[in-house]
Amino acid sequence: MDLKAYIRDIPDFPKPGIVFRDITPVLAHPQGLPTVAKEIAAAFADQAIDYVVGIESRGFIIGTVVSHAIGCGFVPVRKPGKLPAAVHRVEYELEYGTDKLEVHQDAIAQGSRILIVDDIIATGGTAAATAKLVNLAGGELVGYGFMVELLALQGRQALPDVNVFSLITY
Ligand SMILES: O=P(O)(O)OC[C@H]1O[C@H](OP(=O)(O)OP(=O)(O)O)[C@H](O)[C@@H]1O
Ligand SMILES: Nc1ncnc2[nH]cnc12
Repeated sequence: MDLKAYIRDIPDFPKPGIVFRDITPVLAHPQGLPTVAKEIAAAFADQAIDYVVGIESRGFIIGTVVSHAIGCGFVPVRKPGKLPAAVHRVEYELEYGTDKLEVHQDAIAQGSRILIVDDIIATGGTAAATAKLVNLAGGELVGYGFMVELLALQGRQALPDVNVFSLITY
């Protein structure tokens, strides 16, 4: 399936000057998520991943299907104040603002092999912050899987030196 044909460009959302890459038509296609999951899982098939860490909220949609395809656990990284038990917290910058992310302190067994999954890497701020959370929680970051990469923003350069896989680039 040609996934890129199912991504819509929405100009000036959520702020003037941002071209929002809308993945909802991919989600609506019956082969959309299965294709994304299969391809990201295949890229890390020999990496003995213990957990996919997915980032709220679009990262939950992609990350859970990838964890199912790999056959590993899923750990949610959430926006502040949503996780009920003790958390690690980091602050980070978005393409269009700042935010904080949290993970449960006991979410990851020490030394577990982690794949971080999100729908899009733009500036890389969210993904870099998530790597810090994985570190704080005691995981070993193996790599990143993204559905979309916005190359002009050079987000990869903000990430630690691990395998970064993206399915669709702009
Ligand atoms: O590489 P970056 O510049 O950090 O941007 C990428 C992040 O931005 C979006 O999330 P957003 O915060 O808009 O939240 P959402 O998933 O809840 O829509 C997207 O889902 C990524 O998580
Ligand atoms: N341009 C963009 N389109 C969709 N999601 C995003 N997240 C950060 N930048 C984005």
